[in-house]
Amino acid sequence: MISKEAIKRGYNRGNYVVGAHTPPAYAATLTGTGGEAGLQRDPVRVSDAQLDSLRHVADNVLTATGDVVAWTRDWWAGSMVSETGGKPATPHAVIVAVSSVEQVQAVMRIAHAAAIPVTVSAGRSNVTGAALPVRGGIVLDVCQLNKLIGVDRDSQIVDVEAGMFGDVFEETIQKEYGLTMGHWPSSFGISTVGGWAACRGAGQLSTRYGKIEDMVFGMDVVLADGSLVTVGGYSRAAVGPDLQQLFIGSEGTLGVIVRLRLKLHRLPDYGRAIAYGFKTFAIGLDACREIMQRGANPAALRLYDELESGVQFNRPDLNVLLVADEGARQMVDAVMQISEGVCEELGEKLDGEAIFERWLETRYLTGKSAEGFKRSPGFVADTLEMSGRWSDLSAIYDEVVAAVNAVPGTLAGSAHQSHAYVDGACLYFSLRGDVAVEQRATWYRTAWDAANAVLIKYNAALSHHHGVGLLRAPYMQESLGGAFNLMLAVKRQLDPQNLLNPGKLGLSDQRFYGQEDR
Ligand SMILES: Cc1cc2nc3c(=O)[nH]c(=O)nc-3n(C[C@H](O)[C@H](O)[C@H](O)COP(=O)(O)OP(=O)(O)OC[C@H]3O[C@@H](n4cnc5c(N)ncnc54)[C@H](O)[C@@H]3O)c2cc1C
Repeated sequence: MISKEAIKRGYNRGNYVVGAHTPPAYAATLTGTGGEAGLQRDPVRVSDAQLDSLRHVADNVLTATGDVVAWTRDWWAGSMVSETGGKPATPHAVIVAVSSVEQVQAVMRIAHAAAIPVTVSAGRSNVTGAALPVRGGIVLDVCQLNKLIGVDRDSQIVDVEAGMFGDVFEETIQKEYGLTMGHWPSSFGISTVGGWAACRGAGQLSTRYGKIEDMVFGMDVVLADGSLVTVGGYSRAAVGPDLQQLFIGSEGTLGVIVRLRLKLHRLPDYGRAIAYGFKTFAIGLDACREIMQRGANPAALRLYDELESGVQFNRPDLNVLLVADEGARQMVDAVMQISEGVCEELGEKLDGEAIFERWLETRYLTGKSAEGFKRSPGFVADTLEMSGRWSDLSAIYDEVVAAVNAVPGTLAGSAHQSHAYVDGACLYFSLRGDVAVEQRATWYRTAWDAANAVLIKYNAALSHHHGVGLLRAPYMQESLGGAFNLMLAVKRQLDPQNLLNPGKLGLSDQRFYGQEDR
């Protein structure tokens, strides 16, 4: 029912590009593509001879600066600050568009032979700078690698190419097969299935259907040398470590995901929702924990702090919790009964239908975190999603909001709890600042530094589902500690020339790991 509504109501009220990148709103106000690069260092140039080879194997190769600026634009606030400050983020690269697995392999072989960096690019809806070609070279656009190969109806597994956009994918499997994947990121219309896996994403109904790492059955991946490997492909296996998980969240640094086998569910007709209000965010968190630990797993369990409850539901006096579920009637009713039992003990019953309806209507509008704030040239808005243990979450909420609010220029920090587990949950913070235009980058980094210092103190995960990209790169080593060296070792083994998306996940952007040239 909730899954059906997503397709019925459409993404961002239909205001987006279907089947290709949708630019963020600020792009419409940009004039010209000149100016020095804001987020590139010593970009690697692709020679005329190499371009000829690429044209020979690819569908399309774009080299004009204007095209490269437009085709590398993403949804990261850091890119927005650079671009609206007169510096295009990454103007030096070539865009290579492909539509088959063989073409991906051919491009990788050319890149491998000539040591050209390759950054995979799909929906470019990432909010971390993950798909920016910071060392130039090739931007490998996989958006036309987008066929639905088929569905194994008995096993409820779909075989799909990586570049298919989420809205087209869900609409097809809902309408043609009566199934859903249940993966509903707030960006589902502007992101691809391969991008979901590459960024280790999570959708709004993850408590019922799982996160992307639970949904991938198997994958085909092209490695840095152009070879093709298949990983996964079993309901479960005890044949050594799960190599598929290596690529889920690798953000294009270990290989190009070209095809995915994804698990599906029967499309539910039945759904229910309830809503309660709590005097404090901490009490609301207790209610979420209790619901999960009593064994209920409602598809959506979302708790908004007072500021967000005011903006979203016109209840600035309360911390509003929405509990919504879909599926078999007996199962949903049992989940609702458990949830109601918990909430009656701790909070005040609200008009669940009205709150549910407001959420259904607004959940796929882009730029929601900035709602309710007056825009000015110095306004910056961003979101930070993390996860921590229940025992720490209330303190993390207080300390992150306080740390961000203490940064000069901050308008407000706020949060909602968006994904819950038996052991902990994701808090999704919104940060908004308004400073002098030339101070935006400083405010932005200072606010992120302040928030991340709290997360590292509590050994919380720096990101729950948006990933790392450039945004979180500076904090990765400190956050992962000794485990960071493991990641480094895997990267060096799989990609010894550092071709694949250099400079992301906190990994080096240097060519050949230390030598700038050979
Ligand atoms: C308004 C908005 C709401 C959002 N809400 C959510 C949300 O609810 N949940 C969530 O998880 N995310 C969310 N995001 C973040 C973003 O949509 C996801 O990270 C998404 O999975 C990125 O997919 P994409 O196709 O746009 O990838 P891109 O942005 O093009 O690429 C992202 C990264 O993945 C790599 N990559 C992409 N495709 C491949 C591939 N085939 N093989 C290897 N590497 C690849 C790129 O190199 C890059 O490093 C949101 C973003 C926006 C703008």
